[in-house]
Amino acid sequence: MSSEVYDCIVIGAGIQGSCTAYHLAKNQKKTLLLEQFVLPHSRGSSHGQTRIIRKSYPEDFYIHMMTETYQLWAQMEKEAGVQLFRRTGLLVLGPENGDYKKIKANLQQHKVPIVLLEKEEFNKHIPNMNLTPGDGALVDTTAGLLYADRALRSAQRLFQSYGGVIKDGQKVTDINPGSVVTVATASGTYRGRSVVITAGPWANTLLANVGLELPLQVVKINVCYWGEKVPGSYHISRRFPCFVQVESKESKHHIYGFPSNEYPGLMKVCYHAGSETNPDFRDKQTDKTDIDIISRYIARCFPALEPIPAVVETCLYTNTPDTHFVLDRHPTHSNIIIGAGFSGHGFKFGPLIGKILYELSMGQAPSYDLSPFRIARFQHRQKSAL
Ligand SMILES: Cc1cc2nc3c(=O)[nH]c(=O)nc-3n(C[C@H](O)[C@H](O)[C@H](O)COP(=O)(O)OP(=O)(O)OC[C@H]3O[C@@H](n4cnc5c(N)ncnc54)[C@H](O)[C@@H]3O)c2cc1C
Ligand SMILES: O=C(O)[C@@H]1CCCC=N1
Repeated sequence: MSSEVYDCIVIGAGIQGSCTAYHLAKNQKKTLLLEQFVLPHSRGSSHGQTRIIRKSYPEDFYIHMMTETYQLWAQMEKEAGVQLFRRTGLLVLGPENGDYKKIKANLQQHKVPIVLLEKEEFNKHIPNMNLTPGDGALVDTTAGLLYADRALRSAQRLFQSYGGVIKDGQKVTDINPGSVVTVATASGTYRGRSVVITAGPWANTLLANVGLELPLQVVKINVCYWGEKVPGSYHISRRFPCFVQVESKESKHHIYGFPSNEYPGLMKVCYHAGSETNPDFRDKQTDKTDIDIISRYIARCFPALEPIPAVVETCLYTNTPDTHFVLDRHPTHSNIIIGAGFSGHGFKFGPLIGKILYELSMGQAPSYDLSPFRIARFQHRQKSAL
């Protein structure tokens, strides 16, 4: 074991761990970022070309957090000298009385600039799309997409430029709590005054080493790309926005998509649910129920797309029962910090999550009220061995 003691060891180099490491190193903390796979990899939740960024949430606390998050992304873009955000607007659709109504009211209350689209003028603004009778439609004009792979790489590069150390291809196999925490991998043992666990779908595997089990469900998401019948019909250059259909005839879960841009002639449209999986054995699963749901939705609402996917990739969600994140200290080891359960919507918050986990790891008061994200909210279901 080396005699070196890090201020913090971050376990897991997805977007949350990489952004946490970035904040730590930027604040002159001696930091080690450990990753089980050789980087870059596509086995967790943070790979792929794009993610939606939006203030369109029914909850106040997410809208509130997004204000600073946009600023932090802009700051990271400036430091990295790379474009990470593209404003496309976000079209939000759904039955007038459901979650759509809550999102609309929340955006209006927080004075987020939106455009309400009446059905008569819908196709003037959004061509090649059928608005479902009874659905409301609005555009959150501040929203857009994040270039995810670039953002992840930028966070890691900036971390290194501030003096941080990344050791990839090193799976953490044991964590020994104490005032100095010991972290073991097959290649070495490392010591840190604090540890941040941001292990995505593997969170519970790691937490078992420190006597904790959270109610997390790992879900496999089929990332589907659909061919444009006329290439360019939904292209980003024609200002087609990102969209979220919050509920639909086909499903109570969101269906969401991006303007075509990533692969020529293909538009990415996904379903916000999937089947439960084991992150190490997900490749054997062949459940296509979700793809059938998107297919039916596309046939009905996107007449200029082929309703059979041309490309299907995979990605993982790690869901909590209430879909809110876990951002907290370990209940008995206060220098072990947990960032988990990002429930398929955590990427956009990356730099803010990183800042919050940095604050917790340094024993500082967090900048935000973390009560929605506390472990204690699961008390009745937690199988803690503490
Ligand atoms: C298809 C899809 C679409 C999405 N769309 C959006 C969107 O539009 N907007 C949005 O905001 N969010 C979106 N999300 C959610 C977002 O991408 C995730 O919330 C986020 O990437 C989670 O990041 P993470 O760092 O927690 O997890 P991960 O990226 O999985 O990172 C965890 C890392 O920990 C490593 N690790 C695990 N165990 C160990 C160990 N023992 N030792 C060392 N390393 C370990 C893993 O290898 C991995 O690299 C989407 C997710 C998916 C899958
Ligand atoms: O977080 C997001 O914006 C996307 C789209 C809605 C469902 C989940 N992820």
